[in-house]
Formats: sequence, C-alpha cells, structure tokens
Amino acid sequence: MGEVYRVQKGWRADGRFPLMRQTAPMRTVVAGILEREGPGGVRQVLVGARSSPAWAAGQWEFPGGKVENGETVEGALAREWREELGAEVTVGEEVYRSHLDTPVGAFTLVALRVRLLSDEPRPLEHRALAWVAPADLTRLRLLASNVPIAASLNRAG
Ligand SMILES: Nc1nc2c([nH]c(=O)n2[C@H]2C[C@H](O)[C@@H](COP(=O)(O)OP(=O)(O)OP(=O)(O)O)O2)c(=O)[nH]1
Repeated sequence: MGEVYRVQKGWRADGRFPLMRQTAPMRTVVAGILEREGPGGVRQVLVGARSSPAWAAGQWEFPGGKVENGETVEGALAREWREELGAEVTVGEEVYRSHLDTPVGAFTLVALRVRLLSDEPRPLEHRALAWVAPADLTRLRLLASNVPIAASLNRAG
C-alpha cells in the first residue's frame, strides 16, 4: 500500500501529473560548425546572431535548429542550413553533445561539422552572420550553451 501512496503523492492538486514533461521523449537541437581559411590563412568559424525568440535575440549561435519527427540529425541540419542560410551542406563528424534546458523544454544539443557544397551562407533568418577566429568567439555574446563548443573549437586549433 505504501507504493500506491507514493504514486498518489506524485499527482498535483489539480489532477495533472507533474512528471509528464520529464518523461516526454527528449528532443534534439542540431548546430552546424562550418570552418574556412579566412584572409591571411586564418582559421574562422561561421556564427549567426539570432533574431528570435526574445530571450535569445542578438545572441550568437552555430546555425541549426530542432530535429523534427522522423528526421535524422544529419537530415535536420542540412534542412536548417538550406532554410536559414540558403546553403547546401554535407554533414560530417559530431564534435560536441550536451544537455540543453530552454524556456520551451529540455533538448539534447549536438554540434556537427558541416562542409559547404554551394555559395556562401546568407542571413535569411539571422540578424547577421560573421566569420570569427575560434579564439575570438568568447568576445561575442554567445548562447550560454555554445560557450563550451567555442572552447572545444579553440582547443582543437
Ligand atoms: N540553432 C541553434 N540553437 C541553439 C544553439 N544553442 C542553443 O542553446 N540553441 C537553442 C536555441 C533555441 O532555444 C533552440 C533551437 O531552436 P531554433 O529556434 O533554432 O529551432 P528551429 O529553427 O527548429 O525553430 P522552430 O521551428 O522551433 O521555431 O536551441 C545553437 O548553437 N544553434
């Protein structure tokens, strides 16, 4: 009977089950890392300044987005780069993975290298795009979740 009582204690007074969000399947956000040899042979990575939502607007990220139902991580990243940057990419190796808490729920954040197959990415949805040396990424106001990714890219240099 003790078991039943503990389960009942998990229910809120309004009858909604409070563990519902925690037991929902974890969704994934994919982020693309595109590097190039910039002017003077300097290694640079592409970052974008978000235009929305309000809490993230103006902060810099590695372009990507949420994996939709039935999509692979690679398929989702290629789709996001086509939609947001007008660019065709192939998706390469995973460089970083972590847990991500956002105002709209918990995600797994996965960063993968991408290689450009088309013309230069364009800011179709971002406020701006920038090519930045990994050592300079920390000067930007990065999304907090992207700070460790920037650090690992800097170490990889
Ligand atoms: N794209 C991207 N999102 C990131 C990164 N780091 C990070 O915390 N996020 C967060 C910001 C957002 O809360 C969430 C991604 O959402 P999003 O708005 O880019 O996804 P989406 O393009 O699929 O947009 P939507 O259809 O859901 O509106 O993950 C990152 O490097 N890239």
